[in-house]
Amino acid sequence: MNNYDLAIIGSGSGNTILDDRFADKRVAILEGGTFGGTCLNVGCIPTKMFVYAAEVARAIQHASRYGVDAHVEKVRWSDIVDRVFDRIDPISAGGERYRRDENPNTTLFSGYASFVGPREIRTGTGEVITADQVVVAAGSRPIIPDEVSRSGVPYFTNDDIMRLPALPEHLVIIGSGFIASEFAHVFSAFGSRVSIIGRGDRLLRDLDADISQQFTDLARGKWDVHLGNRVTDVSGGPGDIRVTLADGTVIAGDTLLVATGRTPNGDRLGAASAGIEVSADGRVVVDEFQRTSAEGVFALGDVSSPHQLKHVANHEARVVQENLLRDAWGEREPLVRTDHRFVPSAVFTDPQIASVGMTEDQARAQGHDITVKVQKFADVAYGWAMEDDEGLCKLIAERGTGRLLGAHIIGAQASTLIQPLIQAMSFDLSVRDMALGQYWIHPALTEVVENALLGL
Ligand SMILES: Cc1cc2nc3c(=O)[nH]c(=O)nc-3n(C[C@H](O)[C@H](O)[C@H](O)COP(=O)(O)OP(=O)(O)OC[C@H]3O[C@@H](n4cnc5c(N)ncnc54)[C@H](O)[C@@H]3O)c2cc1C
Ligand SMILES: NC(=O)c1ccc[n+]([C@@H]2O[C@H](COP(=O)([O-])OP(=O)(O)OC[C@H]3O[C@@H](n4cnc5c(N)ncnc54)[C@H](O)[C@@H]3O)[C@@H](O)[C@H]2O)c1
Repeated sequence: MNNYDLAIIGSGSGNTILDDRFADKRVAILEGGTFGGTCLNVGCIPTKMFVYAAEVARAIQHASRYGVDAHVEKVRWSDIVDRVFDRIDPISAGGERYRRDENPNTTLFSGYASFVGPREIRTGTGEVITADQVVVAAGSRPIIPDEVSRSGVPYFTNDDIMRLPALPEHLVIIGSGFIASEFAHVFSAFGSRVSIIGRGDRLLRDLDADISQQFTDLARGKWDVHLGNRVTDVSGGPGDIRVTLADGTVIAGDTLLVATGRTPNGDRLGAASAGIEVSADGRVVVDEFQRTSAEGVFALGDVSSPHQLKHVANHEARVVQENLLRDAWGEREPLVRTDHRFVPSAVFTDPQIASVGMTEDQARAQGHDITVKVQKFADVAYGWAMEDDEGLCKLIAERGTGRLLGAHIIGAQASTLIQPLIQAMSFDLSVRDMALGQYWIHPALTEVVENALLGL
């Protein structure tokens, strides 16, 4: 049986571990799907390339407000798809070629791996290997509700919706979270009619209530939104989909997108045979050093993390990278710890949304004595110039300490505007120091953050 110094299951964030310090190690990389993982192939990167094109279309659709008459003559869907994947597919293929043919210390096994014993892995390509250390970076997969899977009706997920042969006339989306909100924006900007179905009373309901309410109100003006309702039946066939809701509403469309969450792949790894604990929801259990319950085995990213986000997977990969090079199960040297204190996220929908820290409800539930400021984009010079009537910056701080507990922004460039607030929370900068201890460029949109801080 072939033994390796290190085996890495999953070529997404797992593939980033191997820097020069691993050059003298024999490494096995095991990848069952497309090389490069979710973010590159079917996640962050292609979706944002579609989002960028959608923003161009939206800017044109709203141009007349500013005295610039323009219209979208045609959306060349197949050219949009080609622009995205003609750039992405070669990156995946090049990464795979490098690991397979050009990197002498790595062996790539292109199959779905599973453990058959402690650090003993069936490669899915007809071999069993052992490794001194193992990294499980096997990601997550879409959850498909029973009503959809048992219907036999064709549906799409993020895995294939971006390669549709033609733009849908009417896209029906089940789910109301990140993926639903981003694709609703993309397809509606390109001219598809969009229906979106959620169980809760707001879209993106895990976000701060004011932000998700604002998003839901705006969405109702653009999309056909069905909330507080359950899917009871899915019927029809290719190009003719009918989704029936608990209240009897029937939504008919030509294309169905399922975006009802993603489940970690921990249930598909034969983890028990390797002594790796997996939680009831399929997550590989790790400690603050990314160690699993099995000696020599680390895990990172969607398969084990409470946050299914690429910047979190990257951070955890850096922690694993360091700890692989230390005596991780001995007591001889300190290990690097994962920092999940202030994990931000952004939804690249319309308008953009970004968040870090606690929502107002969470802060109150945890008993903090808080002060809250909601600042409209329209109240600062650049927002006024844009005639913005959508954007809000909501900050939550603790009285007494002046510490920021949460920041939530909906509006243009929210994912960029939030960064100084993430920095302040991460480095424990008080609201007062942050507001008054630096210049804020006038009349930049960042003044909405400055004014919100001053307001606190
Ligand atoms: C549509 C979409 C958009 C997203 N947009 C963003 C965004 O804008 N920003 C953001 O921060 N996050 C975003 N995410 C989340 C982000 O993509 C993930 O959090 C991140 O890619 C997880 O990385 P990972 O390395 O844990 O898993 P992955 O990148 O999924 O890698 C896991 C790999 O393991 C392989 N694998 C699984 N099981 C096995 C096995 N048994 N044997 C061998 N190989 C196996 C898989 O094929 C896969 O290639 C998005 C996700 C989706 C779905
Ligand atoms: N911009 C980003 O960072 C980004 C973009 C896309 C995805 N992601 C990551 O991927 C993860 C998965 O995305 P997602 O949108 O699938 O999950 P999500 O958890 O964001 O949203 C899933 C939604 O589907 C709803 N739902 C579940 N079952 C349902 C059912 N049977 N009928 C109707 N609604 C149902 C849930 O209530 C929830 O609102 C996200 O949590 C996020 O971490 C990140």
